[in-house]
Amino acid sequence: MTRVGILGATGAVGQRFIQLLDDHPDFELAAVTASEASAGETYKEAAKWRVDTPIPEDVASMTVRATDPDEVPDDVDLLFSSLPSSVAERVEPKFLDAGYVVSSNSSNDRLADDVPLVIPEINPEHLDLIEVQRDERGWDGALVKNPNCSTITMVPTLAALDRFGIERVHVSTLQAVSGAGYSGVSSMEIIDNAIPHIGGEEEKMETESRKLLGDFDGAEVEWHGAEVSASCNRIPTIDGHLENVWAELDEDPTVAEVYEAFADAPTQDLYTAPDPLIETFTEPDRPQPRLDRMVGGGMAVAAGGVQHTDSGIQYNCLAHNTIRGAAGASLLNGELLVEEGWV
Ligand SMILES: NC(=O)C1=CN([C@@H]2O[C@H](COP(=O)(O)OP(=O)(O)OC[C@H]3O[C@@H](n4cnc5c(N)ncnc54)[C@H](OP(=O)(O)O)[C@@H]3O)[C@@H](O)[C@H]2O)C=CC1
Ligand SMILES: N[C@@H](CC(=O)OP(=O)(O)O)C(=O)O
Repeated sequence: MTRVGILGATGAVGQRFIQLLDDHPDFELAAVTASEASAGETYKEAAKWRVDTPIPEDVASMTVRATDPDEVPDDVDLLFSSLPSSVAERVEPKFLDAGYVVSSNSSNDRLADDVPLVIPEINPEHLDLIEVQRDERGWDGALVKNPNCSTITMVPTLAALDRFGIERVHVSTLQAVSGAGYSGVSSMEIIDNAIPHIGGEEEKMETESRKLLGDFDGAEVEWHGAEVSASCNRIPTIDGHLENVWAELDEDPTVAEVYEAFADAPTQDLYTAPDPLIETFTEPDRPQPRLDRMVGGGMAVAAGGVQHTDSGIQYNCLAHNTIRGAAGASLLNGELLVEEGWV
C-alpha cells in the first residue's frame, strides 16, 4: 500500500479525491489538510460535503491538518494537491523541498519547462522530466501536474487525430458550473443564462494542449506546432464540459477513419484508467453532459457528431470536469508515478 495525503482535502476537488480513493486497492489515505481555519477539526466538521456518496466513515473522523510539511507524517509517500493555485504556488515548493512527491491539479507551474504536464494515456514519457526538475531545483521530491479540465477533455481526441497531422484547431466550450467551485458562479448569474467568458481558460487550452502533444527528447519538451484557438463559455449544467472542435488536418480522413482513430486511442493498465479512453457516439445529438459525463466511471472522454466542414473535421467531445478533469486526473498521475518507480 502507498500512503497518500490530500492537500486542500475539504474543497470541491478534494472531496472527489476522497470519493475516488475510497476502496482504492493500492492507496491508503493517511492525511488530509486544509486552511488554518479548518485545521484541528474532524473532516466531517470541516468539509461542506457535496459529493453524491456519503463521506467514508474512516475519513469523517480524521483530523484535518494545516497545510504544512511539518504537519504531514513522514511515512506519507505521495501527496495529491487541490489547493487554490495562488496558495499552491507558495506551498507546494515547501513540500517538494521536504522530499514529497506531489501530483497536483492546481494550475501554477503547468507550463514550467521542468514540470511534467501529464495525461498517462497520452504522454507518459514526459514524466522523465522529473530528472531535469531535480537537477535544476535541487528537490528530493517531484512535482507533476495534470492539465486544466477543458484541455484534458479535448487533448485525447487531438492526440488520436494527429495521425492525420494537426495543423490548426478551433474549440468552443460549454462548461459546467462546478468548474468554478461551489461559490464560483452565483445562481442569479447563471440560471437562464450563458456567460461567454471564463478568465484565463482560453489561454490554458491554447498552451497546455500544445505542451501535452509535444515531443520530449530527454531534456525538454518541444511543443506541438499546431495553432490552437479557444472560446470558453459557462452554461448552467452541474458537471461535464462539452466542447465543439474544428480540426484542420494535413490529410483528409473519412468520418469512419476519424471514429476509428478515436476508438484506437491508447489506454493504460492502471486502476483508475478507463478502457476505452474515448467512447464514441454516432448519434448526431451526443455526447450530452447529463447522459454521458459518467462514461468510463467519469474517467473517459465521450466523442461524437463527426462531420466534414469547410473548416476541417468537426466533432463534439465531453468529459467529467471534476473527475477526469481534476481529481481523477491527479489520481491517475499518482498511479503512473508509482508504476514507474518515482514513489
Ligand atoms: N472545481 C473544479 O472543477 C476544478 C478545480 N480545479 C482547481 O483545483 C483547485 C481546487 O479547486 P476547488 O476544490 O474547486 O477549490 P475549493 O475552494 O473548493 O477548495 C480549496 C481547498 O484548499 C484549501 N485552502 C484554501 N486556502 C488555503 C490556504 N491558504 N492554505 C491551505 N489550504 C487552503 C481549502 O480549505 P478550507 O476548507 O479550510 O478553506 C480547501 O480544502 C484549484 O486550483 C482549482 O482551480 C481544477 C479543475 C476543476
Ligand atoms: N477553470 C475551470 C476549472 C479550473 O479550476 O481550471 P484549472 O485547473 O485550470 O484552474 C472551469 O472553470 O471549468
